[in-house]
Amino acid sequence: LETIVPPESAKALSSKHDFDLQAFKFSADKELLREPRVVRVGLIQNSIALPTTAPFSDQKKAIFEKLGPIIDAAGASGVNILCLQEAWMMPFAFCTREKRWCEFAEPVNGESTQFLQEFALKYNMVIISSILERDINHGETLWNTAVIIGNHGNIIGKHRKNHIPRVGDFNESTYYMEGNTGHPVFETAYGKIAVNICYGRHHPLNWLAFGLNGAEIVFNPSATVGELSEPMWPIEARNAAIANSYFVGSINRVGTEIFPNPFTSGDGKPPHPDFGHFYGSSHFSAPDASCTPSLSRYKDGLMISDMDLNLCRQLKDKWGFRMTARYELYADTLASYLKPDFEPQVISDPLLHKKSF
Ligand SMILES: NC(=O)NCCC(=O)O
Repeated sequence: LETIVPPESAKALSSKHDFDLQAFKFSADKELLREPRVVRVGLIQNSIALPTTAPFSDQKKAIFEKLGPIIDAAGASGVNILCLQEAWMMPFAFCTREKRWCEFAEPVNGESTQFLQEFALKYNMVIISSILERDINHGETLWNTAVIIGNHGNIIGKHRKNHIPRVGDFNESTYYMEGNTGHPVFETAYGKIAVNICYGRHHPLNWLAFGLNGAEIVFNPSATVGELSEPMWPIEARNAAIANSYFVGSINRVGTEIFPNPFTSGDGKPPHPDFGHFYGSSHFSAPDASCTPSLSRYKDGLMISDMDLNLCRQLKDKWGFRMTARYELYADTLASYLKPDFEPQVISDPLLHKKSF
């Protein structure tokens, strides 16, 4: 891909605050009847800022302070849509199963949203903020939620994580349930966007549903560790972008977060105080199978890319994946699979079960 040179002010922020800064441009054909629809999109990955033993309010404040200059760099670079990592406002404490970490949860219009609303307004930027949500109106229940903040600082809406992991130390099901918001696409000033939160990236139907609702960019704010998922990381998002004719922005946090009390996850491993290494490596994938390089495995970072959203339809016209998809076949298969008396459609070789003499 062509590289973009970020403005000096953004470069100065990246050297002063020691974060990785990379910028690229996806190419698309010039069309005869439509003007290009180029948007500049940013992804931020970061480590936590204080040890997990620090007072919770200090931990959150320190993360805000760390993110400020990175968001400023995005603003100075003219980013139109910015997405942060999963549960960016807290350590990813869901390995521990300890309930004390629930205190980090906030309502959709809570302090993290208010913090970002100011940047959205200042930089005329849409911001996607993935938080631990406390739903006050429904018995103070918890959710893993992405809040979509519009470029006027308004709250456009929210989406709750559809698929909750039950793998390795990802004991998230102790904290929140599967989301109840479906597969919303948010029409913003800069295009139609959706959010497939972390573990949802292993579910092709989840990607598909955002595509069916018309998403042009799907963000995948994540928190995942090297030992578990690193070999899959560059493949799944790229495949989703190709299969669904949209852009994907993948974000993973960085660093190793040590918790006060060692925990186990019923897999025979001795008690340990950390998840392992969150490997960063945030990047973009495009519907034409191109992708950017990845941000650092170790450092905070801002990845920027220009993308012409016309590329989505250009790929639909070229490959016809939507037209050839045969959704009715799959609707029938899924409907029958959901019935309790479902029988798999298997035709066995009649000779297989014959007694030999
Ligand atoms: N946060 C989260 O859902 N992580 C699950 C692990 C993975 O999907 O790699």
